[in-house]
Amino acid sequence: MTKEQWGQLKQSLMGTVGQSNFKNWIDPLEFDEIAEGVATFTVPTTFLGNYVSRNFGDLILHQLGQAGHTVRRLNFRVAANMPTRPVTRPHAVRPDEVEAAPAPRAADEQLPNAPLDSRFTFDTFVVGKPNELAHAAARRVAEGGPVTFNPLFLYGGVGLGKTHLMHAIAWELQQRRPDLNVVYLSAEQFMYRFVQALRDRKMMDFKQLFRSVDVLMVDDVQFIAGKDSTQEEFFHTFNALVDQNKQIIISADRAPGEIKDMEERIKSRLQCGLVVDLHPTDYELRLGILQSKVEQYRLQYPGLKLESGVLEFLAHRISTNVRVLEGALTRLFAFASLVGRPITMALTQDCLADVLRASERKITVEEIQRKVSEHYNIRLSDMIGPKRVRTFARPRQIAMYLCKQLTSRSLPEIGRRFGGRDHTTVMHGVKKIEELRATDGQIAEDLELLRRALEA
Ligand SMILES: Nc1ncnc2c1ncn2[C@@H]1O[C@H](COP(=O)(O)OP(=O)(O)OP(=O)(O)O)[C@@H](O)[C@H]1O
Repeated sequence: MTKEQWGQLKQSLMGTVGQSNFKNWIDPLEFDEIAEGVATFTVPTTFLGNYVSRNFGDLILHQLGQAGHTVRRLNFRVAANMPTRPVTRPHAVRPDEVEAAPAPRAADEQLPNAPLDSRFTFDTFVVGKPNELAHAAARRVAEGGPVTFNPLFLYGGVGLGKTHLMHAIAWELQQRRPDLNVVYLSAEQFMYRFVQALRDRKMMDFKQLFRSVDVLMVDDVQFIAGKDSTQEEFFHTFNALVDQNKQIIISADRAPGEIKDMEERIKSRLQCGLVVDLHPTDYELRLGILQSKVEQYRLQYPGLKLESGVLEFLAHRISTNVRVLEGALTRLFAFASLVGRPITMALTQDCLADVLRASERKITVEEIQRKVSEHYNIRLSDMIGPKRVRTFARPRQIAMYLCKQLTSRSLPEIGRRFGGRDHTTVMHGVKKIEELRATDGQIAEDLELLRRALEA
């Protein structure tokens, strides 16, 4: 297709998408080429490419097909030498800014640029039992309606989707409420900006900037624990925004109350909205994520065959975190396509031998009993023995709970290893700890610490 032909095709798109959409989104696309079924366009910003792909991708593909071009996929690349609008703000690139960028305000230039990952949207986030509450809360905030819970505090272990959800909220808000000033940054970047402002004696500008946002999203807030002056400033920013009824969304690797070296008043402020956690993935969620990734890979590697059972095998064997799971699948597809072989179970075991070995380490009942008794400073014999005083009974129940969670042992088997107890005793213990985990911060923290130590 020539550039002229694209020009004509573009005009016909105007009729379908309307003038305003055309001006903002379609007109800035510069056609480069069609090669091997991929139509490539140069775009001024990643955001624009991402937006067009999500909202007009199918339409463009359809029109190209109608015009006789066989195109499977669209590719948008940002050319370095293209006259591009300086993306000075990490927050909403408003549709009206794309076409004619207003000169950035001096203050805006100071804001840290935390780009959003175009893959991290609600569309690509797979919902399962472990993350459904976090997802629902994120969705609610992303609607941009009246602020109902402030802040929204998302927490969970490594690679469970906190950043993904934060970015998804930001993307969604950009679309639904382009009028809002949405700022997303990591706590580290917040600190960096703060220190820079102090150094340059520009604290007033800093304060003004952060108090002028409508939605503030701070990722990995545990980073500022122990950094007193940054915490202080964060606290003031936080309060100022809450007072103005501006939405705040925070993420961390643990619950607010469990962040060590964080001032009590901040912890308590962080808990006064909605606190939701992303639980470790379960088999169904892992399988769902793999299936959704495979759909994306099918476009990238058309014709690559995937033997049934492979995804189930991976979901079962790789339970560390989603990042590792994704990495394994990426490697598998790349490898299979390079060697030109279908993805069979044998190829999977061969290609992912190291990842599978790493996740192979089975946690044993004995290890759990040992770790838990060390943690609570009781003797192993008391953990397994008959004494029913709370000092021994609670750690025993915790160990039973962890055995149920982290090993594949059945309840009767676990009972046998705990001094020949009945399976109903184990069941009662597991249930008790499940209840306490939700209501007792200390127990929840202990469980998390123990789990990490055992899985390390
Ligand atoms: N439910 C999910 N659906 C689809 N992808 C997911 C899901 N959960 C996590 N991921 C993917 O897993 C990877 C890690 O997620 P993310 O970076 O959001 O984790 P995190 O919780 O912020 O981790 P960290 O504590 O390391 O910052 C990302 O590529 C993300 O897209």
